[in-house]
Amino acid sequence: GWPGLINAYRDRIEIPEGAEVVTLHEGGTPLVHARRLSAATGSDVWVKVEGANPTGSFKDRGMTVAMTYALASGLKAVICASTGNTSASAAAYAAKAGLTAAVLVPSGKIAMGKLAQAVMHGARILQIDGNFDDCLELASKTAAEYPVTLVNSVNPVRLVGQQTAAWEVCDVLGQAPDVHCLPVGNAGNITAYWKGYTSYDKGLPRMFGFQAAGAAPLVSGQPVPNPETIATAIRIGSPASWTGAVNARDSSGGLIDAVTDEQILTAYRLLASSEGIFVEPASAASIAGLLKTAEDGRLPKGSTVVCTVTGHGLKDPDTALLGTTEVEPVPVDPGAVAHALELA
Ligand SMILES: Cc1ncc(COP(=O)(O)O)c(/C=C/C(=O)C(=O)O)c1O
Repeated sequence: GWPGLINAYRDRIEIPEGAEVVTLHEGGTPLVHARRLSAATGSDVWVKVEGANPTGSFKDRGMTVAMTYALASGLKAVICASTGNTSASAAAYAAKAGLTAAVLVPSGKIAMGKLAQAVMHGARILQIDGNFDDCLELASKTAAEYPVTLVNSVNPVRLVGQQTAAWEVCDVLGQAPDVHCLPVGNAGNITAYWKGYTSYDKGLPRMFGFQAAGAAPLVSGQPVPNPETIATAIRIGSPASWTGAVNARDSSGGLIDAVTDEQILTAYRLLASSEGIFVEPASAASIAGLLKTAEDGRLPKGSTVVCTVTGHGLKDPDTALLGTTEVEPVPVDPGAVAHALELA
């Protein structure tokens, strides 16, 4: 079966001499053709489903490498700041490695599924009285002063792992797509994809990154002090990989634009109901951006497009159930069922 990323790309991913590989067999995720999105946009649209990773997000790609290095370093603990998915992944991979994970999350702004993961994997969870950016600064300072390894994407080995998604896209399509859409928060992933495409010899896409309108420092050109969006995973005002994102955008002749929460929720629902792919809201920014740029002509007709959707919808059940109402139970009677389903 699929051996996980380090073993699948042994000749391309460097790990410490003799290091034990820490893996949950991440990677090798589906690249699903999206028939309805293709018709709606006049392009050939493929969806890279990163929710299929072991902890339900793309973070596992970087965490297998970061945790392999952490274990080899001899330190017994790792630390990260997170809007939720990095902490879920760090908790799982630390458990696998037998290390202790400390995770700093912004108070009150973490999706339930992600918190459940960190709890169950036994992480030490600190809710910080601040936002993600405060958490990241705190984690970085703590790792600088105490014997714990920082496993946020400011740690370059995270991006070494994350670049593998671009290689998988090229391996399946046979070449790079014309355009690659993805959500952008702390901007590690857009940086890693560009690193992946430029280190492979299968061509280069234009990188189309999308931020939530209330958390779009890379669009306004300056940090956002109080970022706000329903897409809590990308509720980030000061991206750690700012220069990497700008380089990916400019070197690829791509763009980084903003999509509103309304556009994100519309895309979130459309993807699930018309393509069968359930993602968390931040991931749908990629699809919202696809629709926006197809509509305004920035996405050329007939393009081959890959949209990365970064986290499984089960991460955030509360948002999925927004607006649904309690309904009366139906009697145990086929006629009642037929009536309720408007079959009769
Ligand atoms: C579902 C989902 N989609 C997109 C992003 C943005 O990726 P980057 O632009 O590389 O940050 C995140 C990021 C999450 C964290 O930053 C964290 O978990 O701390 C995410 O969880």
